[in-house]
Amino acid sequence: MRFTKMHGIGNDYIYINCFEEEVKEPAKLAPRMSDRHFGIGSDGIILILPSTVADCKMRIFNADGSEAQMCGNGVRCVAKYIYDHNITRNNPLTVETVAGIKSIELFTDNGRVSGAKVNMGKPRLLRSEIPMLGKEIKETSVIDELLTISNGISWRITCVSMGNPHGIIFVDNLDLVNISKHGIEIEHHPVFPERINVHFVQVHNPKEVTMRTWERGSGITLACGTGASAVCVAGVLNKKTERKILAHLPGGDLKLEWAEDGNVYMTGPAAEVFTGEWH
Ligand SMILES: N[C@H](CCC[C@H](N)C(=O)O)C(=O)O
Repeated sequence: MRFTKMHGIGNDYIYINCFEEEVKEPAKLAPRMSDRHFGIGSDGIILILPSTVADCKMRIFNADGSEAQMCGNGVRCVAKYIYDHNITRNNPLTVETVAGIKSIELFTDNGRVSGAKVNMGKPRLLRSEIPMLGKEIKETSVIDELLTISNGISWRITCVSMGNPHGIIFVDNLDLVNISKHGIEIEHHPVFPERINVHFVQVHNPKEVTMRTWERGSGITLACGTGASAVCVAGVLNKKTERKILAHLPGGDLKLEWAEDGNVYMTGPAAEVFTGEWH
């Protein structure tokens, strides 16, 4: 089976063109392909499929085989793939995802896509939409709430769904956070019935942040597009940042805007690295 290796600022996935290939059990295939020693190595796999309502359909499976609703860095690469490989020449184009149809504006360089601006849709803020358990009298959002881990450590967390769940924690100094230790504890906290992606954020000024991510189902990644979108929303909700920010992630930068129309727009690069044959 042929595959294409792509990344969005270092958040790397294996892309399979299911206009030409058939993948029977992606949840089992993802961990095998994603293994960085016994497989190809990636943060997961992404299937590119025909769609009756958009230019294509995307399904994303994390490195542990769990399927996610959406992938920001991934959808920029899907857009690049279907444009560069002539599945469509629309610009903007649309990608059907579990989190809804996304509209994507392409930036090209000598006729090939170098980056994209994605309408990530509207954030969901209600506790039940994250989803997050917890007693509450009425449906409320989760802003700057105390989350206590079983070992007694507690964090102030803001939760935002971009179709997939995100927990955002603002810290004064990212260098002091042990993300491997705390990320997994928060990901698997019983209050999150579908687990959660975890982002630690240092705010430099109202227009600029640095973030580090522990992803649900993949662990530490170099970037998270849905996560950066959620960070943009959380910054506004906590009155720490403006609606338009620059986010520095370990793998590179993303521009985010929670626009007045209620949608979050994410702008960033997309790269194709190599193609191969999986036996
Ligand atoms: N681990 C995520 C899916 C990948 C999202 C991320 N890689 C992005 O760029 O948005 C989840 O389980 O919700």
